[in-house]
Amino acid sequence: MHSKDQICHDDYQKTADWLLSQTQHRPKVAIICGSGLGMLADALKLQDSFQYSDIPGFPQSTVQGHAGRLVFGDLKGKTCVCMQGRFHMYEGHSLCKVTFPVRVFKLLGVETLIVTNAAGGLADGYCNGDIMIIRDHINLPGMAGLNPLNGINDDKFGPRFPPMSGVYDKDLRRLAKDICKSLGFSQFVQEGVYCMVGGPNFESIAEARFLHKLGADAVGMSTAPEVLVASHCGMKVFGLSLITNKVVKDYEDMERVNHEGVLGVSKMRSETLQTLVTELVSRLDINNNTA
Ligand SMILES: O=P(O)(O)O[C@@H]1C[C@H](O)[C@@H](CO)O1
Ligand code: HPA
Repeated sequence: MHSKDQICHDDYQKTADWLLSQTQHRPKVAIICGSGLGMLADALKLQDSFQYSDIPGFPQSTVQGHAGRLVFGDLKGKTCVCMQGRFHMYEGHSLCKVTFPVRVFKLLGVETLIVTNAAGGLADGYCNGDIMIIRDHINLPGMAGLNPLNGINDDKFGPRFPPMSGVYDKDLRRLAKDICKSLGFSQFVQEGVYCMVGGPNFESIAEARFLHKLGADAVGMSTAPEVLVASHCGMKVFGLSLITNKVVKDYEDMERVNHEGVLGVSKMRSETLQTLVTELVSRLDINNNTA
């Protein structure tokens, strides 16, 4: 380690080498599962799975609905690695720890990152259970200086000043929309802007109104740092938000959001999300590597 917070190339490499020594799978696709969406990983065939606590250098998951397991396997002929549980800033992890797995994936040979999350709906037309294809994000902690790329830049991963325009791959978004149409999902699929906040509290009404005015369609507590680091090291990115609750923007509205409700809606739609991701992965233009 360089300092308390900075992680050096060797640290990522050690974890990647350990994983490569434990599994024959050589994934080109990584999937990060959001709150209550971990069953996506159950669709993988020929699984090799590892508890985060057994993986050298890996952080630990502390949130209900995040199992803390890294699963390698085959999804419709494409080798994938899937995080059943991610790390959030509000758990007390530094952003380098939050994004640690993404750089490990890069060293494993991953080329495409698929992120999913549970999010609150801000856009007026959004309903609970809608799936939002992420077009772009607003990284509020990042804009305020909380950025996983802070510190000495590791040029082996990417440039000091990476662009953030066009990060959510246009072709993958188009493909996802085509798939949704053919599966009959279009009536509950949206495309919009995800805004990351630090959490762990949900938004006040004034904050919700502010985020809505900023142009955010959905709000959550993850994803942007992972996407930032993936894009920095040259990965293609695709993201989905499951709208698990309406974010209250009206002082007369007595509705209160809670994590149990978020997990309930995630559970209700997790199979649909799994179908969409599986179909998308099966249509990715990649060839598998072998060990
Ligand atoms: O990991 P994600 O972003 O899906 O988790 C969301 C945000 C909070 O961690 C939690 C709130 O219920 O769900
Ligand atoms: N706000 C922030 N994060 C969330 C929400 C929300 O309403 N729902 C699920 N994650």
